[in-house]
Amino acid sequence: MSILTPHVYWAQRHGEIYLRVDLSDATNLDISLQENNKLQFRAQGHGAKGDNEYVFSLEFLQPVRPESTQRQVDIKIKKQDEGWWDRLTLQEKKPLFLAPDFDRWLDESDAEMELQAKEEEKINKISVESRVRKDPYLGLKKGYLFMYNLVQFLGFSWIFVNMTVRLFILGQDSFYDTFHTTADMMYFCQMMAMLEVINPLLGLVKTGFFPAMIQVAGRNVILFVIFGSLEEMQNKPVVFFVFYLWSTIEIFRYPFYMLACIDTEWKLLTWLRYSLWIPLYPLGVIAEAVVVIQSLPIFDQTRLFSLPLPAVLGHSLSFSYTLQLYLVLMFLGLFINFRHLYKQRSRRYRSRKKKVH
Ligand SMILES: CCCCCCCCCCCCC[C@@H](O)CC(=O)SCCNC(=O)CCNC(=O)[C@H](O)C(C)(C)COP(=O)(O)OP(=O)(O)OC[C@H]1O[C@@H](n2cnc3c(N)ncnc32)[C@H](O)[C@@H]1OP(=O)(O)O
Repeated sequence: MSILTPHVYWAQRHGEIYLRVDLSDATNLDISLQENNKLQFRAQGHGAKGDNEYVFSLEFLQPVRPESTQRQVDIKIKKQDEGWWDRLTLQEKKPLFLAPDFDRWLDESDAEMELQAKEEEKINKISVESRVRKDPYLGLKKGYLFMYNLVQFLGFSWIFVNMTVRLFILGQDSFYDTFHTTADMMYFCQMMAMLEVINPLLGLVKTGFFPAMIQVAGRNVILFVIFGSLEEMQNKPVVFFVFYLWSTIEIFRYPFYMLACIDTEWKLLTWLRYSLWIPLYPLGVIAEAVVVIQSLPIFDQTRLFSLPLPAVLGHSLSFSYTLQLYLVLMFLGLFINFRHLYKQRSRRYRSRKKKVH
């Protein structure tokens, strides 16, 4: 048996060298990495010249680590320092038996991209793992939010469809009994909506507490304090406009949240959720302001919720004064929430643009 040199194919990454020795049925493998960065290979096997003993040695261009691994005749050598080598060996002239391993070959930039992809995968894995580890109730929370949004969506859809159908059938006459046909459902949805103030406090959603509180408190004043307590207000056409504006946004907002709970997004729905408020919010505040203004003389006449005063100051202080102060607060609330919604919209579209590039 004569001693021959096998064909050796090589490729590199920033951290490793891959050597593939073209030998089958290799036995008596003796591979050693010496102090001087020299790899000695000796084995018996079937190569280009049939069954023989094959030997080669390579002195690497730069230092490699001693813990380099070898699996059969696929050898993986760890580079001591990460980096790209111009060639494999210290000697400039390539040994005749050595050739690039094109199955594994990557040029420097491709290898860098592979490295980055691996890093990103590692980071993603860690963040997913830590999220799962950090929040064992994530599924429960999402389930609760999904159900909450579904119930609200169904409630507001019922109101919206009911009002639309009645508008088509009865025309303007439908304005006058909106309250009697939809108030029960609106009460239910608005009572449920109190959870929207509690959810951010419990850390279930990223909503700011203050914008949610303004939203819920504002609607509560209109629905429970004015419509709920003054029968005279219940058959006014303004009820129609207030309920229609409220439900128009909600039939898009709640399904948007439902999809968010299952990590899904429909672009059109997202756009509607983050755009419809631009005309609807000011219109809603104007309609609510009309409600407040129309209720002032009724509160003055009925003295409902009026504040008893000592005899020297008069009989009592009408609730209409509180509502006049509330009118001012409403426009402050409009300003705060308009700004909040504008920020939410910009954040949503800014972060989506970043993801695309
Ligand atoms: C200083 C004065 C105090 C006195 C108070 C009294 C004054 C009151 C005056 C107020 C006037 C109110 C007028 C109003 O009633 C008129 C109308 O409503 S007209 C109709 C149009 N209206 C609207 O468009 C408003 C609709 N409402 C809202 O948008 C919200 O209620 C609001 C709190 C204003 C904003 O919502 P939010 O802050 O939650 O923004 P996002 O939707 O972007 O959500 C942020 C992230 O949280 C996730 N999230 C939120 N809720 C849920 C949920 N239920 N389920 C699942 N996930 C949820 C959402 O997905 C976002 O996550 P990410 O950032 O990851 O996308």
